[in-house]
Amino acid sequence: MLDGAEVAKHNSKSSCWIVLDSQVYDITSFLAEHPGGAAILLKHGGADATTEFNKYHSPDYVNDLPKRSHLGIINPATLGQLNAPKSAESKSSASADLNKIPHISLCVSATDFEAPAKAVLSHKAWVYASSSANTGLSLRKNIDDWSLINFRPRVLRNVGDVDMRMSILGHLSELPFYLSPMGTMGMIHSGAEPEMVKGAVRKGIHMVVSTASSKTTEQIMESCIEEQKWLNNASPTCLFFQYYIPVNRERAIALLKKAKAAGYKGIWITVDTPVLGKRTADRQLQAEEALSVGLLDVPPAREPGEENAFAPAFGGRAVPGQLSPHTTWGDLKWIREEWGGPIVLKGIQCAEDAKLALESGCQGILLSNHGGRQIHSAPSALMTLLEIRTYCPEVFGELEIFLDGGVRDGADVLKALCLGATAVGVGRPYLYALAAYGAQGIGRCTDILAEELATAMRLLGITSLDQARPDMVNASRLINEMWRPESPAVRSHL
Ligand code: HEM
Ligand SMILES: Cc1cc2nc3c(=O)[nH]c(=O)nc-3n(C[C@H](O)[C@H](O)[C@H](O)COP(=O)(O)O)c2cc1C
Repeated sequence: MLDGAEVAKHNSKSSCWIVLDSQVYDITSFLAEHPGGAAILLKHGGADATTEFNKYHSPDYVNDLPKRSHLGIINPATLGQLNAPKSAESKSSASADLNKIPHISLCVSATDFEAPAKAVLSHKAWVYASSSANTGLSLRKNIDDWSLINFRPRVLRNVGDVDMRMSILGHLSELPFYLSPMGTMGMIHSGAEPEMVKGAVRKGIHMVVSTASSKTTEQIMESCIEEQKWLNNASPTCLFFQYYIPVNRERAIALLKKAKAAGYKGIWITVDTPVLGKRTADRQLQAEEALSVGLLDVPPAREPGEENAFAPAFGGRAVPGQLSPHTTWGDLKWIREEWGGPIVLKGIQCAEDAKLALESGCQGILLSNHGGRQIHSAPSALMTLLEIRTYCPEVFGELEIFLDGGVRDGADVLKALCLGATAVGVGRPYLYALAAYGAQGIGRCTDILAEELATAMRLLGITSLDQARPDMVNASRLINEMWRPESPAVRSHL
């Protein structure tokens, strides 16, 4: 057993100890290895880092420290002798000044959650959530392209009752949209992913859970089962697992087995991240943090394309054991064999890859550019959808086609469905709603999108989603901008 006073002495680059869940660790040699940077660890030198750690990581991350790092247990009577974390950001939704945020009833559009979220989130969390790649072009395109499609409404139809239910990979959902996977919800709300799940279950919509979650795969599923029980199993919600393929094959297989054993209904393999996009705002913040603890000699980020140069959720530092840039279509074979259930490829961005996904035996594709966080000047998901309609329409009917990116209105969901999508993913609006209002925010955001969808259906002249058809929208402006093969010869290869 170690005394707090002894632990407190080790608070520098030359000797850095921290306390996590009453256990003391010597992390001196890990400082340079930590993908989140040395700065945050040094800020917690000689201190209890548990609260901060839980915001970012699931408890099993501790197992990645070398065994010899574990020094013993902290003497509980001496906890008061530990250092206070250096300028750790205390602002979180749990401690937020609730007077700063408007009453939830004042949020009437999905975009209304953004300002309250900014008010309650720490600067670091805000940057993490709102940032995008390079100069932000991909993110802007995601938002703007929805406005290039108009409806062609029909009138004088009986639209008294509308049915918005939709099946996703054979699982009924009350609505044709779901919660997109987003990592590290612990820094967004103290309830983290389980709080998000609670909101989803109450509304009967599905959720895709990120590999980079701050709770374990099992804890998140457990929270779903608990909430279901509380509602007498009346909610159709189920959880899917977003899969970042770890570089190490044993780890990769173990993760699939874990998700399967926990009861996830399908995997959504993220394929648009062979390396992390350039998250400009995160980079800026990392540099500021390093300077604030005197780390002027931070090593440069690894070169893109280098093995392990990938951080799933954050701003571009090397993460040992995460996705390899060497992953190929061939890897789908062993994944299919190990998983044995439905597979969706997340991050398809052109017609050729949609066709390959079909030929590779997948059940679905998600047209996505990662919320504008990966490649600079990406096509919006809508643009990719139009490309598929034009160049490989055979994919419709064979694969379930999902879209995400920039969906901020229930009517936009309907545009995608008219053009053949099965369902649509929503990311940041849910993140912001969670930050400011927890599970209640998730519920409110869902209600807002659902009401807008129902209204749009009625005004378009339909009462169920299977009546949504391509001729109900005018996509000519976007089609004008669509990629065209340079010659018919190229086209014949598509
Ligand atoms: C105990 C062993 C630890 C391990 C093995 C570890 C591992 C990692 C890994 C793999 C990442 C990359 C992103 C991800 O996979 O989520 C990361 C990022 C991060 N970690 Fe840790 N970590 C540890 C301890 C801590 C502690 C104690 C804190 C806070 C006090 C912390 C704060 C962070 C932050 C803030 C990031 C994101 C960094 C950024 O992009 O700015 N970690 N860590
Ligand atoms: C803060 C944040 C974290 C994300 N984390 C992940 C992740 O862990 N895995 C993943 O496949 N996609 C991740 N994404 C991408 C989302 O799943 C989704 O593609 C995107 O957010 C949709 O765009 P929208 O935010 O405009 O709705 C993340 C997006 C954000 C904003």
